[in-house]
Amino acid sequence: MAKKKKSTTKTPRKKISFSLSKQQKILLGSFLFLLGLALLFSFVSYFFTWQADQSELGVLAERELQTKNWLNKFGANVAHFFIYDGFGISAFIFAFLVTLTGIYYFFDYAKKQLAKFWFWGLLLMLWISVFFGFFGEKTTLFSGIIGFETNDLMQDYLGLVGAMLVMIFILIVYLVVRLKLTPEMAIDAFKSSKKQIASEFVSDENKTDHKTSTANSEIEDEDEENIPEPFIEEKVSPPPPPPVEKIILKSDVEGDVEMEVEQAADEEEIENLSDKLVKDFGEFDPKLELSNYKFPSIELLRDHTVGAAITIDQEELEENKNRIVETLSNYKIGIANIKATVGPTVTLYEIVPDAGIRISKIKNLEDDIALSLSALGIRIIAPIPGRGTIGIEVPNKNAKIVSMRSVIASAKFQNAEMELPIAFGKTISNETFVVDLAKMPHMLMAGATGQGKSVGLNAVLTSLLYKKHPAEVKFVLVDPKKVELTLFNKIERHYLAKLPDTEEAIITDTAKVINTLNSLCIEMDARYDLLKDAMVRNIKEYNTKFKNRKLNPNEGHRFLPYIVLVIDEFADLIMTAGKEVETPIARLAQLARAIGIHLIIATQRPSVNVITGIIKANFPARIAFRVTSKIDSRTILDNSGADQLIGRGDMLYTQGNELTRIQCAFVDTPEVADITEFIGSQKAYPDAHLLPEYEGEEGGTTLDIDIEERDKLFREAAEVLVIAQQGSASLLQRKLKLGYNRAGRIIDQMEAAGIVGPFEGSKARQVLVPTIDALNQLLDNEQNDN
Ligand SMILES: Nc1ncnc2c1ncn2[C@@H]1O[C@H](COP(=O)(O)OP(=O)(O)OP(=O)(O)O)[C@@H](O)[C@H]1O
Repeated sequence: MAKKKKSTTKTPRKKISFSLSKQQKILLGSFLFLLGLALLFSFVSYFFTWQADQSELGVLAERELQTKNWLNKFGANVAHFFIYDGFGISAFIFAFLVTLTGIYYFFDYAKKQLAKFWFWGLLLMLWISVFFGFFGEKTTLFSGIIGFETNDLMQDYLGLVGAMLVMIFILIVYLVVRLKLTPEMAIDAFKSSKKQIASEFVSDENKTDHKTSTANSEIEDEDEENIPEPFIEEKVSPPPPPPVEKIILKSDVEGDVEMEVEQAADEEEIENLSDKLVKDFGEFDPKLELSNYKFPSIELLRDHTVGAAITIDQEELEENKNRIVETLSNYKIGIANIKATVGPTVTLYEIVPDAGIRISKIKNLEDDIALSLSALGIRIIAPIPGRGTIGIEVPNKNAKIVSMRSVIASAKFQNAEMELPIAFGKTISNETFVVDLAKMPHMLMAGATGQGKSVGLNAVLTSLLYKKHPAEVKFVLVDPKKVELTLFNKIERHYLAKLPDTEEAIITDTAKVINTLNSLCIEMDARYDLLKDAMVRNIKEYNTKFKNRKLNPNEGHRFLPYIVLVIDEFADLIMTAGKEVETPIARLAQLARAIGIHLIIATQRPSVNVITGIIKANFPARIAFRVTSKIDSRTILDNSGADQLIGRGDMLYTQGNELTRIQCAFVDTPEVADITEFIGSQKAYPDAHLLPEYEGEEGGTTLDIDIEERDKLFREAAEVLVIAQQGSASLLQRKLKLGYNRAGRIIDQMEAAGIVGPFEGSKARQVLVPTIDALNQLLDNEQNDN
């Protein structure tokens, strides 16, 4: 048993690897390259100067002594060591290998190919030097002493013929394994040259055959000779037609006609060039730059549960059951069966009513049942979808906190094969609730103040931080309240995205939000172009293709991280910037799902002028914490229920029709601080992920209209219109006793401030600010921003 457990729990494995920094690689690369060149120069010069220098060899200590070698005493001795004492002329291969290694380190190419070069290079070096050994002692300069002696040794044991056969065998090994030559290719090459000669006399009838063989050998040549670019485009040249085998049938019968039978051989499979690149260099690894990045450990999260497991209070259960049965019987509803599921905050009583009882009847009694159970937060689900029973959710007397730690540690989250997994918390049946943000694809979150929205957002961000490498996901954080998301500043250069030339990655002022949203739209369009070019449908396929080196970065292709846009207080934004934020958000929400931009929008006030129809239509995933009214619940969920939640992270989640009640996982601010601190202290990218540049078209938004130039009665006038919820100039004229022109000017200033909507012909303008409080907040924010 114990063994089994071990295999299921994932323990982070420590990789011990020797890795050089980029700088070290460049230094090592240049050193080796120059050393290789020095060897080459010494070797070349050795062939001209060796006789002259012979007497000075080994005399390194005498400084005055001069040798003829271009690299003086060093060159003479090293070359003598490698050429005369070593491998003869083939020592050049060694110098070449050192130079090549330098180049590989300098440009940081994958080293897999290099190992092959060394193995085969050294083998070839030895072979050549032994080969020259056949020509006797006089050629020691060509064979080197090692080559000569090895050859001598072989001949002593195998004789001349035996030694030659061994050498031929090694040559064959080299040709077949290294150069991938096959007998067919040799025959083809032979045939084609024969045909070429023949074609000078006869008409060139078998051109196809010839082409095939040359095409084949060309491809092989290309494979071996060129060190390919790490990426290629997938424009592989069309495969050559299969070679055709011809059999000519002759008959013995005189006068019979000759018949030619053509039999197509099996089509030869040519290795795709991109496959070869992957084989040589490995798949592209987006995480390479931060390859030593360590994910935060579970220890950074705390256990908030007071008593470890959920304790079932039998008395409480019995009491609630009796009250439910009693209440229902008062309304003449009999119960056939009742079952309780105890969750962290609520207990679900599933009721099977007696036959013939209408479900709507129970639904209508919701308030009465709640009253008789005298508890807040009764939610009646009639019927429970897919089960045919009626559910009554009753809050537990002692609610249990669900710690973020427990949901992050759960197997369900750890093993989640999702693109952007989010562990929200636990369902009523105590199951960890994990969803994929990439599938949602955007999320709307609402809840009255203090009900757990900020904790919810932190849970979302924490989940992603525990599962995704900085190369895979980037956050764009909008936080008008300037407090909630500040902690994430520490991970700016790991996980955040921002506009170029901005100091802070976390956006707090409205004008910047507008620029960022438009910039995201530009990024979205650019990503769509990349997808189109790569002929794929979504970011996942695109990145897979990119990793397989099928997309060329020289043509603008790049690994695309997911981008998650989080807006903490959306109502604030809509009130100050109206259409200017609504339009790009709606555009992003409609189109961005395929290219990996996902939106999470949170708001305190889910009223219809904040969550407009167009936004709502594009946010299928909705989360409601406790809200104050049924209307708010309807706005966010299209259903009542959120008004009956009990707060403190009790939430309803929907991604379509079904509502799921979840206790949101609790992650405290110090925990988030620890996690961001842990990540922030590690090696980071040089800067935050930069979004495309965007400048407001008119050199600024309408918000930039000078506040000083406003009419003295601006605030008063705004209050009049907000109270009346009617944007008309004549109302101002009457209430404030203004002239027509002045009232008109004030209205224009209000439009610029986002208090009223644009001119709509005969209709009064729409008032975008719902209450006086909101107006005050808006105007104060403006004052602060200036
Ligand atoms: N999942 C949870 N489990 C337990 N307690 C929670 C949970 N979520 C929130 N709380 C409690 O509720 C308090 C307020 O939560 P939070 O700050 O998230 O509210 P909010 O909706 O963001 O409020 P505001 O909109 O004013 O910022 C927390 O300090 C915490 O004590």
